[in-house]
Amino acid sequence: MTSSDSSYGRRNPSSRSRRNTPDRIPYSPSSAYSEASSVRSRSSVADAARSIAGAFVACFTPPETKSSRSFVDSEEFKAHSVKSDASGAGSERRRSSNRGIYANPNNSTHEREPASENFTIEEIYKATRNFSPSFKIGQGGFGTVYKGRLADGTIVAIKRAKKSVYDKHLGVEFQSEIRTLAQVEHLNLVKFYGFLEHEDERIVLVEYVPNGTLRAHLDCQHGNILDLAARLDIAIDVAHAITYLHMYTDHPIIHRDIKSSNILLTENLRAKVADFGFARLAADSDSGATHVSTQVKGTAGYLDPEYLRTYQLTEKSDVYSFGVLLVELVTGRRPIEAKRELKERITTKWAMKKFADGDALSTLDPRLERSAGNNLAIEKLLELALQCLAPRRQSRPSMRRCAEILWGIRKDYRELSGTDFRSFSTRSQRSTTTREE
Ligand SMILES: Nc1ncnc2c1ncn2[C@@H]1O[C@H](COP(=O)(O)OP(=O)(O)OP(=O)(O)O)[C@@H](O)[C@H]1O
Repeated sequence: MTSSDSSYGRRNPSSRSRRNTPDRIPYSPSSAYSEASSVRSRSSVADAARSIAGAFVACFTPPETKSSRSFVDSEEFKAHSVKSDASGAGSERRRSSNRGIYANPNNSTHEREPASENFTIEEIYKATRNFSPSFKIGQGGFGTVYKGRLADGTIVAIKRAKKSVYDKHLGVEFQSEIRTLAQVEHLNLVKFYGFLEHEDERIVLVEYVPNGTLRAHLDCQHGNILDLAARLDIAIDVAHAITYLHMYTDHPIIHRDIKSSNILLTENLRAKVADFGFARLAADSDSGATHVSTQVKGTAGYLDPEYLRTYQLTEKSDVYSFGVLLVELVTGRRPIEAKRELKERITTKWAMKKFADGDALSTLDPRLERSAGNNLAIEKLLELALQCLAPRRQSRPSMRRCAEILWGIRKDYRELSGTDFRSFSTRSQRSTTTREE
């Protein structure tokens, strides 16, 4: 999501399901991967942890930079802020000579369905005051991100493609994938509103999510420490979102770039998975076929080793990245901590080794308190992470299973935390509607 992450490539429709010459240098692992052991018993969990601990890629992620937020956080925007979990109001129809792409989600929970609207370039100019730098909220591999308010008051994130990106990747096939993605709708996914082509401009409109990225929160950039209860809720939100993608009609969608900087948070700390820049429809699930791509895409530190080895993409690559995310949530560390001593540099490797040695507690984010609830939860979270990080994709659980396991972890956590856990009751008011309970 941020420019700090070393993302490899962008959507490349031309390489879909075919062996082509890569248009960018593929990511190549520097070490071999060992077999996953069974992770069902405690002792075999430890074996698997050791196995995984010895099998990680040496790679590097540069530090994150902060986006300009000065003007866009001003009262002008706050006054019209879109509700976090439902997008705006109004139903003004637009007409345009531009080629906007729309979807028509049948089951929309939005009062307004911006993806079914046609956006004009004039409207985008107006919303961003001609792409004024003061409206800029971020910069990524795709281009520059602006915050804007549409004429009906809807606040949106407006992603303006860099020319180098759209020259290569925004072809006809991209547009057909965009149409599919526009129909994807889930509380924990950043809603895609539309895509607009106008002369040299390629613009993507998505739901604006106001509270920054999970990574920024883990780095305490917002001042508050995310307690473990919040982290558990976030893990469950993300698991729900990915489960939804993987179970999407008869063509599952593989996200391909699950990472903490692609998780955006609402004001009440609900997580929304962003950035379908790499997403693609999975192969026909009936045939069991998988995509074979010529170019590995994803972010260093999150990449499935089996995908790196075979170039075969399945839903289990997202599961692997989710395992890395779980370790991030427990430790607060980035997947790659380049400044640490060698044995701690690859966070998953370090954490899994600690877990295997029966020392899971030492991996707990030092900003979190050690309590019975926390101690139990991190042990179980690392156990789940271990399963997700299995070198062989067959040994990894499905995302749906991950969500179920997380529900259990949260239930035990709540019971153990009992009355000490007052802060939870406030936050939980916002999270009861779509949960498993
Ligand atoms: N929907 C959104 N709501 C609010 N802020 C957003 C939104 N999308 C992006 N941002 C902000 O813009 C920054 C850059 O996002 P962007 O999606 O462009 O990155 P990216 O192109 O995916 O980067 P990369 O390719 O490196 O993953 C984010 O870190 C975030 O701060």
